[in-house]
Amino acid sequence: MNKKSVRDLDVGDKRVLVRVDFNVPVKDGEVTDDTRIRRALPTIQHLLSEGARPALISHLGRPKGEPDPKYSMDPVARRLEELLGEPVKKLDTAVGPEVGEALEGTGGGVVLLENSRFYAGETKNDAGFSEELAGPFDLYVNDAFGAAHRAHATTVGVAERLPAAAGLLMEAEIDYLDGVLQDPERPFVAILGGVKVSDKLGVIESLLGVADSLLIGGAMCFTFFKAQGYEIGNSLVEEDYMQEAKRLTDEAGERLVLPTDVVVADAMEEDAGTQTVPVSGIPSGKMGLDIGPESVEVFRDKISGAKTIFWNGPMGVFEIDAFAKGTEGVAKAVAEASGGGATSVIGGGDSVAAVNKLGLDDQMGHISTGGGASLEYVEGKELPGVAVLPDR
Ligand SMILES: Nc1ncnc2c1ncn2[C@@H]1O[C@H](COP(=O)(O)OP(=O)(O)O)[C@@H](O)[C@H]1O
Ligand SMILES: O=C(OP(=O)(O)O)[C@H](O)COP(=O)(O)O
Repeated sequence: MNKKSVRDLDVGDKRVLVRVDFNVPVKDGEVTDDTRIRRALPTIQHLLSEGARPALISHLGRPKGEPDPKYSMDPVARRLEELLGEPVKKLDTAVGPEVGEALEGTGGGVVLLENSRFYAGETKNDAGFSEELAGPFDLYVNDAFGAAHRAHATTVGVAERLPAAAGLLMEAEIDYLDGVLQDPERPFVAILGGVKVSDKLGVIESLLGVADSLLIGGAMCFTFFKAQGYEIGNSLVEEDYMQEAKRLTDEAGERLVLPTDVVVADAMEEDAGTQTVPVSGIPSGKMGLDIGPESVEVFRDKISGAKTIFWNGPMGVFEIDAFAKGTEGVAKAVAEASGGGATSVIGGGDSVAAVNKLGLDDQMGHISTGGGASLEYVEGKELPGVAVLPDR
């Protein structure tokens, strides 16, 4: 990576604002997958060992620009403290005099600021909010690869206002993806799922330009089924994308692989009348919540022949056992192909959580902390959070 690194900065005794991606799954006040926290530790430890005074900032979930206790960073602070073995001083704010005061008071530990999306200025990359954020700091380090595709105040605005550099995780992620993408071994199979449908539908066309096959599961496939004229019941759909979905299906031909059967239910609950149906037979009133066993076999067949695999987004609502089999089947197929020598990259907070939950993480190639970010990078897009950092 040709961007300035945290290792190029003289950080001793400096107040350093570190953008991390601690957007982790949280259930009942506990972090259920701490991959993103663990992967940020090398940068934090580097800063501490050099005598810097780091304050970490991240978003968590998608609160609406105002404080929402459901998305507080408190559970993250507790887990970070356990993993780091150093005190973590969690503030209930991200800006204001408390931040400077907390930095004065740190003796070896770190400060964790409150959720950046509790402020409306964050997602708007507001100049005033960026100024406020930058105020108490001497330096800025961006280690949030998972949020590098967002042009927000904590990823772009602050980088324009402080001497800036990339963190160690950011560097490692970009270097790995560069290595894979320079000359990917073919067949290159991309697998797309998850629930961020409107975010990710836009990347499909570009992915079709890069990959030999694109397998689509998760909530994403229902927009394609509706575009083909199928009943999709109450499944998630992006009405605005229908025309585009039809065009892509026609143009991509066999390179676009959609499920042939799906698991449907009355609601997103364990015992909600689960049924497996062909995609042409989704009952009205039911929701598609996983890909079916026949689809898993079709996907497995493609995956087993691949030399490069890129996967973002679970195939179903894997958090509930009744809708986890599609994700499990695909994860096992990717693990087998990786064992057989294929290069595999699995990205995204929930996709990685799913792979960890299945205990398959050590059988995969590269576990990336970014889903949307790695997708956009694979597409060949410049990530705003990286572009803004100064070159070496
Ligand atoms: N058919 C579906 N309907 C609704 N939600 C789904 C469906 N398939 C997957 N999901 C949900 O998608 C979420 C993950 O989506 P996303 O954030 O796009 O993935 P990642 O974090 O890996 O990038 C999971 O919480 C999962 O429950
Ligand atoms: O979890 C994230 O993205 P991902 O689900 O694509 O991996 C990042 O933290 C970005 O979150 P956002 O998509 O709410 O901006």
